[in-house]
Order: sequence, then structure tokens, then C-alpha cells
Amino acid sequence: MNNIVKFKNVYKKYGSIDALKGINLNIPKGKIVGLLGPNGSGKTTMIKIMNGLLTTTEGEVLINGMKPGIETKKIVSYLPERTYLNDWMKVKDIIDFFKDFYEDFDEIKALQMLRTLEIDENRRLKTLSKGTKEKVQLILVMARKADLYILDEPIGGVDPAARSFILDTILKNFDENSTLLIATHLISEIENICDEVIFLAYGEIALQGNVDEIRAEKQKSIDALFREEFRC
Ligand SMILES: Nc1ncnc2c1ncn2[C@@H]1O[C@H](COP(=O)(O)OP(=O)(O)OP(=O)(O)O)[C@@H](O)[C@H]1O
Repeated sequence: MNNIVKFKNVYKKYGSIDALKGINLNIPKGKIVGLLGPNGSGKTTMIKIMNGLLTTTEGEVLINGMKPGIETKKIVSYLPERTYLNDWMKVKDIIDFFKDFYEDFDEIKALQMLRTLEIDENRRLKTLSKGTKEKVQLILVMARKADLYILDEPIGGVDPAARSFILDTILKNFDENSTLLIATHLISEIENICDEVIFLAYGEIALQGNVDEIRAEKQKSIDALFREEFRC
């Protein structure tokens, strides 16, 4: 099986709101994929369906050939858009918690990444700045040895100077057989690490393809293309 994610004609309605309108998508293994789209285009809805937190109204989603559920949670490492970690815990206690909870959690890798980003593991989460908290959560998610990493807006609160350093740290620790799906508005920061991008608009895929091919064909960066397509 070459595709780690498959969407087959997926529709999602919230009452009368059509959040997803017939999504067909294959994400091959071993790629870094950017999921891009303006506010309300359906990115988080797609991600929640992939993680079994929402069901489809119509159509099917498969993760490595399986419906989202207990088995897929073992192979998917997910960073939600909002934190679920207890603020009063120390960073090192959260690491222990992850170690107990996930068989594939690599404590040494997590500690190395914390040190690289100069984060003190004895600090309580609530005493850290928003950006540092985001870094901790990202490190925890990336320290699992998963087949698929799904990151929903991972570095929005991190200052621009630190973003590329964090992305580099992630990539250095990233197994090339794994797949990384990043939903973000920070296109210029991530376009150079992505193999593919998916542009979502009004619950439909507006464009999908290889980053280099799109840039060559359109003669502009993905960031410029996005700004042009979705000018308000
Ligand atoms: N629980 C909900 N109840 C009703 N409508 C919802 C709910 N969650 C999302 N929606 C609607 O579904 C659509 C898609 O929302 P979604 O959060 O998936 O978009 P998004 O692309 O992740 O947006 P953002 O970039 O702002 O995070 C929007 O119109 C939103 O208002």
C-alpha cells in the first residue's frame, strides 16, 4: 500500500454548514505535505476525521488502509490545534506520561530536542511562554516513531527567528519513511520543506501537487500563489 491517507468522496456537514464537499485525496508514504487554505476552508475538519474525532457525513477515510480508530492511533502522532496537556505538569512529567502512554515514544530523542531548543525540562508548562509551550508539544509529538505525523497549526505562536530552527530540528529527527502532514497559514516558512501541497477552499480541493512542479508551472512561490488565489 503506497498511500498512507485516502479520502474517498468525503462530505462533512455541521447542521446546515457544508464543511467538506466531496474530498478525494491520496497522500503517499514518505512525503511532507502542506495542507493550506484560508480560515474556515475545512483543514481542521479533515484532520479531526483522520484522527477519528469526527465522523464523515458521507464517504470514507482510510489511514494505511484502516478506518480511523484504536489501530490507527498507534501509527498516527497528532498535534491538535489546541493543547490538551495539563498546565501544572513539569515538562519532564509530561515526558514520563508520553513514555507510559505511547510504546513508540523515544524519550532520548525528546530530551535531545528539548536541549537543542534550550528548554528546561524542570519547568512547569504554565510558567512557559505560549511559543515555548508550542515547542514542547511539537517535540512530544515528533518524538514518537509514527508512520504519520499530523500537525494542526504547529508553530503559529513561535517567533519567526525560531521557526526555521524548529523546522530544521524536526526534519533532522524525522524518518524519511514517515509521512508528515502540516496544516498551516505560515506558507513561506514551510514551502521549502514540503514535497507536496494541498490547497483547500470552501471545503473542496482547489489545487494539489508537487511543490517544485507547481512553482515551475505557475512561475511563483507557493506563498505568492496562495496570496493571489485567496486575496480578500
Ligand atoms: N463544531 C462545529 N459546528 C459548526 N460548524 C463548524 C464546527 N466546526 C467547524 N465548523 C465550520 O466548518 C467549516 C470548516 O471549519 P474548519 O475549522 O475545518 O476550517 P479550518 O480550515 O481549519 O479553519 P482555520 O484556518 O480558521 O482553523 C467552517 O465554516 C466552520 O465554521
